[in-house]
Amino acid sequence: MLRRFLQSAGAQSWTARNTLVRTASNLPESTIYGGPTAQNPKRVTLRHLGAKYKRKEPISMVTAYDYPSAVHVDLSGVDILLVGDSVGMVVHGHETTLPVTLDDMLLHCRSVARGAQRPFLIGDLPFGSYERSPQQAIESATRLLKEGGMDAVKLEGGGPARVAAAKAVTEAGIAVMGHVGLTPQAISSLGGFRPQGRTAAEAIKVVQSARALEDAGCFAIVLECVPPAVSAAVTSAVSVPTIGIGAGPHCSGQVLVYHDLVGMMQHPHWVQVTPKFCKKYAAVGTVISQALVDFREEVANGEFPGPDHTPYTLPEDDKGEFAKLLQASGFEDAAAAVTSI
Ligand SMILES: Nc1nc(=O)c2c([nH]1)NC[C@@H]1CN(c3ccc(C(=O)N[C@@H](CCC(=O)O)C(=O)O)cc3)CN21
Ligand SMILES: CC(C)C(=O)C(=O)O
Ligand SMILES: [Mg+2]
Repeated sequence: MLRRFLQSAGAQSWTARNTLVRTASNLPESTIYGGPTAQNPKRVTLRHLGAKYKRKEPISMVTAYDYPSAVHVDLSGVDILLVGDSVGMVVHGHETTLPVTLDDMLLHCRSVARGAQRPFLIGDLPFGSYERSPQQAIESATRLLKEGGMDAVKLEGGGPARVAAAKAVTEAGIAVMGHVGLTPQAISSLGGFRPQGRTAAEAIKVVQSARALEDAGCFAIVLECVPPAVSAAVTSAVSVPTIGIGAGPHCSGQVLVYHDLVGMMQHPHWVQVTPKFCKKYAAVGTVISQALVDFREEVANGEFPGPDHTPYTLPEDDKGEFAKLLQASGFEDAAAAVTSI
């Protein structure tokens, strides 16, 4: 596997790397996951996820799109890292996920794969990369593993064509996560980011789609924006883990978008985009904004950089020599500037 090769080329143990990251970033011990044990693997695989599901332990999943966020997710001990096509909205500023291309996804997947060694890595197949035919789905999924360093792929929808795509990709030897309920790539036909399964007739369709995806070989299924009664029914009706987002507590696991959960965006535009089911576990956006304002003010008033952030020196002898050379070259003011400090 590409990731395994890259890791052995890196020749660093998990503990060594963990210590290195913690030391380099001044992270307190409490923010770091405890490290590998029997039930706490060095690297999460499908087998670990299946075992967790059998033990009825909730599975955690978070998105990440770049190297630094991937490192943080890795250190947190979260089971699954999803490189979501939500990247188009949270990172690229689009209104929907539709503009995201397979090449966009590959760039983000590669960055994430460099930063996250521990979680199981899933890449979203973006809009337009798998709908045309099962062959297209296999080709796109293959690229996410081969070039993007992912462990598995996710695709949206539970209609016959999507089920056929999921089956073809699974049969090509690639693990597939399904995704039903609100499928954001279908915004054109759904008419908005609307919750799904809100009538009995709609709710039974969600269950049937999930069952069809399970039959097609999906190893897990995302349930997005459905009432808790619907996710409870799906979770009971299928024998693979369900991962909920805006789907209440009766799922086998939960997923949130990284930027939502860390409270990254405090800008008014973002407040509209952050769905109401998101819980903010921090207010990172406020911290970032304050840091930037502090920097601007310190540059404006000359406080930055002080001696602590001015590390490079010219030996006194060279300083004198430098001033002389400047003078000899006709730079009198520059020579005075050198001798004045
Ligand atoms: N930042 C972010 N977080 C997400 O969870 C997320 C994304 N972006 N982008 C991709 C999809 C889109 N998601 C969304 C986006 C908006 C709503 C939302 O606001 N829904 C409203 C109804 C809006 C309508 O009717 O048009 C709601 O009341 O639930 C829900 C899910 C979930 N995903
Ligand atoms: C919200 C999750 C499930 C997703 O598909 C994404 O982040 O793109
Ligand atoms: Mg997605």
